[in-house]
Amino acid sequence: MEERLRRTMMFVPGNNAGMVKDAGIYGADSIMFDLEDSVSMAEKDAARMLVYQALQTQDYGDSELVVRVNGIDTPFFKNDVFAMVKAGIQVVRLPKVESAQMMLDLVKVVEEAENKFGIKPGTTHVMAAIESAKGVLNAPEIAASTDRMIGLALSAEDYTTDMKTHRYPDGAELEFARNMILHAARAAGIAAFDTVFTNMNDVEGFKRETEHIHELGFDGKSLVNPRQIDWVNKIYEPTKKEIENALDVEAAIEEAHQKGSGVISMNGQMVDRPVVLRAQRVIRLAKASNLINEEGEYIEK
Ligand SMILES: CC(=O)SCCNC(=O)CCNC(=O)[C@H](O)C(C)(C)COP(=O)(O)OP(=O)(O)OC[C@H]1O[C@@H](n2cnc3c(N)ncnc32)[C@H](O)[C@@H]1OP(=O)(O)O
Ligand SMILES: O=C([O-])CC(=O)C(=O)O
Ligand SMILES: [Mg+2]
Repeated sequence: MEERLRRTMMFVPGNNAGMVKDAGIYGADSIMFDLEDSVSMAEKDAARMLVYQALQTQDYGDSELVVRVNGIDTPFFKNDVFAMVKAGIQVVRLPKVESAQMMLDLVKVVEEAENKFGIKPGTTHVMAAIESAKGVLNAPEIAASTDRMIGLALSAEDYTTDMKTHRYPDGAELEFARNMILHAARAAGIAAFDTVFTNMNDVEGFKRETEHIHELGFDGKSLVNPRQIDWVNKIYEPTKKEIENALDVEAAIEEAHQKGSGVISMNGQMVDRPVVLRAQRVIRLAKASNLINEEGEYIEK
C-alpha cells in the first residue's frame, strides 16, 4: 500500500463546535480532534459527544481522522477510546506516553471497543505522543510496541517543562528528543511528527523550525492553526529540479526492470533501490502539491 503523506496534523479543540464542524475545509493531511489539554475538565464529556456526533455527520474529505484522547491514567480515557472507536476514528493518539506497556494497555481497550461495536479487529490505528524524558529514552520500544502504530510525535510543551527548560528560538533544547524520536520511528518503519509551534505572531520562527525538521527527515508537524498548513506544505514541496530528476529516475528504473536488472546508470549516476524510493516520495509530494499532471509531467506554476 502506498505510504500516506502526513505533513500536517492539525489539532482541533474538541469542545469548539465551529472549529470541529469546519475542520475539513483547510486541507490538512490529518485532522486531530483534541479531547485532552485544550478541553477543560468541566467540558470533557461534552467534547467527546461533540466529536462523536461530528464524526457521524461531517464530511472531512480525504483528511485522515485522528483523536487525541485523555491520558491513560485519567477517568476519561476509557470512555474516550470507546466513543471514538465506535465512531470509526482512524487513529487514536495517546498523550504522555512513557513506555511500550502504555501502548499495549491502549490497544487492549481499542480491541475491546472494536469487539463490542462489531468493528473489524485491527482497523483502528494508534500513535504515541512523547512528552517527557522517560518517553524519549523509551522511544524505540514505544515505536515497536504494536502493529497498529502509525507514528511517534514529539510534544515539546510538556517535554520542555519536564526537562526544566522552555522553548528557545534555535530549538537546541529539542535536538536530542527530535533525533531520538526520528530514529525510533524510522527504525520501526512508522511516521515521525514534530511538535506544535504556538506563537501565531512569529511566522518566520515557524518557517525556520519547519525547514529544520524537514531537513532532519520528519514526515510533518502537529499544528494548532489552519494558517500553518500552507506554510508547511510549501516547505515540503519538492523543487522543479527534484521532480524532474525523480521522473527521470522512475523512467530509468522502469527501463532497467524491463531488461531484468535492478540497477541502471542515469547520466553517470547509479540508480538503485534507495534512489528509487527517494524519487517515489518526491513524486508523491509533488502530486500532493499539484506539480505533476495526469501524463506524469512537471507542471510549471
Ligand atoms: C500544548 C498543546 O497541547 S497544543 C494542542 C492543543 N491546542 C489547541 O488545540 C489549540 C488549537 N488552536 C486554536 O484554538 C486557535 O488557532 C488559536 C487559539 C491558537 C488561535 O486562535 P485565533 O487567533 O482565533 O485563530 P485565527 O484567527 O487564525 O482563526 C481563523 C479561522 O480558523 C479557525 N481555526 C483556528 N484554529 C483552528 C483549529 N485549530 N482548528 C480548526 N479551525 C481553527 C477559526 O475558528 C477561524 O475560523 P473563522 O474564520 O471561520 O472564524
Ligand atoms: O503534541 C504537541 O505538540 C502538543 C503538546 O501536547 C505538547 O507540546 O505538550
Ligand atoms: Mg502536551
